[in-house]
Amino acid sequence: MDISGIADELAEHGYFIVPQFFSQQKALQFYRYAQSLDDSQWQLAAIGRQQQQTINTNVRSDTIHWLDKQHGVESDYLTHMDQLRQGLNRELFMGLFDYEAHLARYRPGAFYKKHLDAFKGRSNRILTTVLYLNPQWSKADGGELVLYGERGEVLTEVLPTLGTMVIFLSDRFVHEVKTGLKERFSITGWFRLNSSISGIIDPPR
Ligand SMILES: O=C(O)CCC(=O)C(=O)O
Ligand SMILES: [Fe+2]
Repeated sequence: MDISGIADELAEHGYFIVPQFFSQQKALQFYRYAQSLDDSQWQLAAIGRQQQQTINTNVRSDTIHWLDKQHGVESDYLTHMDQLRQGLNRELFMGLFDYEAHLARYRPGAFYKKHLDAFKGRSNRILTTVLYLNPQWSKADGGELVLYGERGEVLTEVLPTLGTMVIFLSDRFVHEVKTGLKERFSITGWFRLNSSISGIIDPPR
């Protein structure tokens, strides 16, 4: 899928699912890397903003690992996403300034209840991206991402299969991760506006 195709879909619907964003080989490389991290490299994720950040495992029970430009495989992912960022800016004049991303690991039974990734005018997170990294995944395994529309209707349910990428406007779509039967890996990230321009500081990590 070319970037202008992604841009068109985003402009029209506000979300888009790209079944093979990365080659199988590249996606497998990210998967193997996620698997290679040991427990000390995964942390419980916080919810809420700034001073209100708390760990609440009733809302989400995944663990995360923030990506860093210093590391080869992580930097490779960030570089690809920076190309997407530049392409989207060219096509849609979105003024996306930077990108932050973390690996996420959902153990069997883990979930992330309905939430928004950003609140209108109160965050510089503009676009959410989620890349899934699971070579074997079927409907019976659960773990779907569900995106909801304005009236609470289900817009789409996405299985977290290797190489699938979902992109959506961070402040527009309530979404959740259903519990799954198997361990589920993904890379979630956010394209952001420049916080020094918008005057809003994003949550500290
Ligand atoms: O893994 C997913 O499908 C979505 C994760 C998510 O909603 C988040 O990390 O904010
Ligand atoms: Fe989310």
